[in-house]
Amino acid sequence: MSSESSAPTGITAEAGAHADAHPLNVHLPTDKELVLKVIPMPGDCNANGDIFGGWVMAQVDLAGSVLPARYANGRMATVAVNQFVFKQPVRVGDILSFFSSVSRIGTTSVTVQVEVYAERFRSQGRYIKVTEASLTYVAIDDSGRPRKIVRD
Ligand SMILES: CCCCCCCCCCCCCCCC(=O)SCCNC(=O)CCNC(=O)[C@H](O)C(C)(C)COP(=O)(O)OP(=O)(O)OC[C@H]1O[C@@H](n2cnc3c(N)ncnc32)[C@H](O)[C@@H]1OP(=O)(O)O
Repeated sequence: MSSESSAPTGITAEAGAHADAHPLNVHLPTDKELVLKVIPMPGDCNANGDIFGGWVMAQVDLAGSVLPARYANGRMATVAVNQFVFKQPVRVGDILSFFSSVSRIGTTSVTVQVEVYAERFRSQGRYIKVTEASLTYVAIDDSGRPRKIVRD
């Protein structure tokens, strides 16, 4: 992740101004695209009162599908979650920003890296990296079989 960041389109540059105020505060990535923003609600909590990891995984699966969809041109399926790290808990009301980049384009598959940053509800403009993951998506035909990706 770049430590010298100007914020991507749609994201305030305030992160940079506050990034050193707390050891957990970080700059947003400049080498990834913002693909999803969402706010978890109380119904998404686990028994500890933090956001359930499975809910986060579902959002990451959706966010991760955005860039591969540009290559798949049709149906696709997640074939693998290669890596998934919950670095910090997610809380109710966090404003979550999902950033993604393509790391590999194969014959039928596209692999992406996804990073999730939280703005605590009362500390907007200060970002904490809460999750990072790598997922692989496969373009599939009408029968659910892998289909070749057409590259420009
Ligand atoms: C009109 C248009 C509508 C569009 C609509 C849009 C909807 C917009 C929302 C989209 C939202 C999507 C995001 C939610 C997506 C799900 O929730 S999908 C549900 C969960 N996933 C599944 O149920 C998939 C179940 N698995 C399968 O059906 C089969 O394994 C698959 C995926 C068809 C692959 O079949 P396969 O015979 O295993 O394929 P195989 O030839 O061995 O490998 C295919 C590719 O996968 C790679 N691969 C296989 N295993 C692995 C592994 N373990 N690790 C890494 N890579 C692997 C291979 O390397 C290969 O890549 P390439 O080298 O060809 O690039």
